[in-house]
Amino acid sequence: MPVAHISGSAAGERVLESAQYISQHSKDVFVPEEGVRRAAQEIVERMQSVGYSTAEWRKHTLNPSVADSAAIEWIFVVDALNFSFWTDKSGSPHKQYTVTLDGHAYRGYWTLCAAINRAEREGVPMTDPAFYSRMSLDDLAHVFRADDPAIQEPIPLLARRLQVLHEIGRVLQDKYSGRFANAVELCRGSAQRLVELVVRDFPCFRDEHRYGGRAVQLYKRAQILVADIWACFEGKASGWFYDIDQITMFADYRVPQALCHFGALSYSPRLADFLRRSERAVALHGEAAVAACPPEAGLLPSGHEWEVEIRGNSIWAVERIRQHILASGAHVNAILIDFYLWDYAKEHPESMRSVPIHLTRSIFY
Ligand SMILES: Nc1nc2c(c(CN[C@H]3C=C[C@H](O)[C@@H]3O)cn2[C@@H]2O[C@H](COP(=O)(O)O)[C@@H](O)[C@H]2O)c(=O)[nH]1
Repeated sequence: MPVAHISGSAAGERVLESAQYISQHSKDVFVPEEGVRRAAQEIVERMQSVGYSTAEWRKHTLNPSVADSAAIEWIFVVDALNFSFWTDKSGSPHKQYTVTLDGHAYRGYWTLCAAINRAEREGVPMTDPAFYSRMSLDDLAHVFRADDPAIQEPIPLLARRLQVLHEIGRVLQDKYSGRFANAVELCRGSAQRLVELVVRDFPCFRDEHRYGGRAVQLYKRAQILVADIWACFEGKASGWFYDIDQITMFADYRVPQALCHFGALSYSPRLADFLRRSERAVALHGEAAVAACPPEAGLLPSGHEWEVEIRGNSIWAVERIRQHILASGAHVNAILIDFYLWDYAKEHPESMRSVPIHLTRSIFY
């Protein structure tokens, strides 16, 4: 099916318009202009001092080291499963779900990459849709097993991850001869067309919600899928997209923490109080017990207006930071600002501790 017929404004424009709308109507999350200005200055200085660029992407040990079609299939599976790694054991790392590879114990998002790489080494073809579209729950539990038997906690949302693999594997075989590289080729260098194709053909990427009486699109995983391909290929060959700068920040639960740390995002007292209470309750009583509580004392349900406000304002804050950096004469896009903030949060966990994350179980981020 030709991609060109996809109608409506480009996905990235719809995400940015949604983010601006959310920010304009938010009651509990704000993008302080003074914080944005300070954050822009600090971020661009830090990025320039380390020469932050797409080259960082392949430096991550677990990311593909070669930019080829196998890397595209790896990125597709990883970003289809790139969601919900937070745990109620964060306070006690020795019990937290970890995957050890080459002697290094990975947590959070990196457990996903480590598990996929470990499986591939064991001859489990986790980037082959003919295989993963027919996996059983036991097969997947083995792929995502914690190597330390003392760790009872499985990777969150295991059954949902299996559903995602079955869905994307079936569509990829039916429509793109089993290769996501074919879908990339069809979009002829347009990042927006590729995001549109992904949210049209792969329902698990449809990160769409209702807020303030209308539909809003956040498309976090569809956009980071395109961004990871762009970064892996350093903007060349299959990673060349003439409209890559229209991709926005990826609305997850980690970058908002970094944005708050830099002062570019802030929460109302009642929201900040809720987030702290929710985090404390989950650490003390465990997720299952807290999930059974009424919303005002429990987790933040997917689609809740506070969740949408945190995610939408995070996108808008990065856009404002990007505009400030552009005005200063430097060139950077929302992807590199996002990657920088995410890496910063992971490299400075102690700085992040004072800012709570929002605890929502979702397959969207
Ligand atoms: N906004 C944004 N969200 C990102 C990423 C990544 C991984 N990308 C890196 C890999 C190669 C590139 O160089 C990127 O640096 C994962 N996530 C999200 O974070 C959360 C996991 O957090 P934790 O539980 O602490 O590991 C979860 O929602 C996951 O979906 C990103 O880059 N940006």
